[in-house]
Amino acid sequence: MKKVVKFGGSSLADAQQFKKVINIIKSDPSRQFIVTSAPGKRYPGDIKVTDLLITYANAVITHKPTENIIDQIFKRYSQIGNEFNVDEAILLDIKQKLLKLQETNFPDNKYLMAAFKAHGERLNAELFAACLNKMKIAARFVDPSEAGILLTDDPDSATVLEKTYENLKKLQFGNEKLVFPGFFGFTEEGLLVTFSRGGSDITGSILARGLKADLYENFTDVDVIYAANPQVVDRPAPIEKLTYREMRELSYAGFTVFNDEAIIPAIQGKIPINVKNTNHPEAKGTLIVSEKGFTPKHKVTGIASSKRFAALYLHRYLLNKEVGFTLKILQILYKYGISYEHMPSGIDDLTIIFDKKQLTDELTKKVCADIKAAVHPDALEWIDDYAIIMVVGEGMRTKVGVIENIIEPLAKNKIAIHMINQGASRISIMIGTRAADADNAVVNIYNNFFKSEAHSKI
Ligand SMILES: Nc1ncnc2c1ncn2[C@@H]1O[C@H](COP(=O)(O)OP(=O)(O)O)[C@@H](O)[C@H]1O
Ligand SMILES: N[C@@H](CC(=O)OP(=O)(O)O)C(=O)O
Repeated sequence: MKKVVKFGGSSLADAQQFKKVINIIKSDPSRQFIVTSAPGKRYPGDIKVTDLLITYANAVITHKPTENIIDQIFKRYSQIGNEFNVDEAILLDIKQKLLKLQETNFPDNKYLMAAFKAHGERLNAELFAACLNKMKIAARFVDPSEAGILLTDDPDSATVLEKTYENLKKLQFGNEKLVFPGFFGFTEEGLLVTFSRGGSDITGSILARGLKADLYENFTDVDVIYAANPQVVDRPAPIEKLTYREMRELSYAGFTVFNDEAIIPAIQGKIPINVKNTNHPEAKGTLIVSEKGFTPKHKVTGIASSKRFAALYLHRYLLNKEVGFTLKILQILYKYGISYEHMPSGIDDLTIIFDKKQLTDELTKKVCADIKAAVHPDALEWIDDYAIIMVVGEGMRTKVGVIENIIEPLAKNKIAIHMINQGASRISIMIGTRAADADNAVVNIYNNFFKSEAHSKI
């Protein structure tokens, strides 16, 4: 049995969490390949080290003082290191690396930002390997360059190149634990780039495929994946098993517990994923697999929502007759390097939904002005507070009436629906609402499907 185990920021936030993680590793010898995130929040309101590093990078870019922020970051590591009595040289090295960052030249600020952010995981992986050694567990840090993790040249949203899997086959190791930093890799030209935020999950999945693991264990701070975000719905039902397809749709639409892109290498390598709790490792967690092996009890498996979207609504009579209308719009998006998420359309109407991450106010204005000039719409509206709700379940394939169960509670609660997309994926229904209505919509849809269920604890 060979396992890749990833520990998220909440699992490695301080020395106490490090100890729990070490016990988890000690309790199962097949947990040989370890992926670490940067130290996360220790308590609500705390700041993740990745965010501290972003502050540090911005201070360097804007020529502001950096001493305080470096101290704040270093303290996060030194507090852990001191608790484990790691050699002074290890902590000195961490301090040196943090200081050196501001003196390093980068091709531009995007690569600078990537390198700063990546230090969160790099330094944590080095420190974690040192702590394992201190506990007499043979372990070593493995840099993504040694593992051959090759990524596309997108400094803050890279994707993996196939060559990575060939490289991973050649990785040399013995019986020692290998500690890989999550979240980053290198381009073929040797530039450091990161995945999008939450991307350490992706590193774990890539390693699980490349190293042909039997299981990818993803340790976080919840016992299971729930049928709705527990920050939105009170004590939602636990999910014992999810299919890859369900998880991909749910994490895309707001189940941040597992990164949506991280599913893909696991699917390709047919690696089951087990999401588990570092604070309660004896709980079975949630298993993500290709087939559930049983008929789902519910019509839906989960309901997710995300407020990270914006939408452009266009109206023009006889849109359906006009050749090249969408082409002109897509050319404008291409010119500005913007991708769109969804494009539902009617006979005279078109809505284009965007992920706001890639937009600025200035860019939005330019895009709207160019589209107005190119296609002369009768109406153009920019909706900046757009949310997508995704109701997902393999059980939908065989059951009728799901759409009624979604629309009815929304209508009853006077929640306006801006868009419905059913059919593109046979296991999900996508609803567009205003961001302010999203949480309320999830609670009402959830209650309609699950309210009669007893909330068993796994
Ligand atoms: N459906 C869901 N089930 C469980 N947790 C969820 C769900 N949707 C969102 N979450 C949130 O995801 C969090 C865990 O993800 P994250 O903070 O990225 O953890 P980590 O620090 O391990 O990377 C949980 O604490 C929970 O608030
Ligand atoms: N530390 C990075 C990458 C990551 O995956 O973190 P976490 O495992 O804490 O979600 C981030 O905050 O985005």
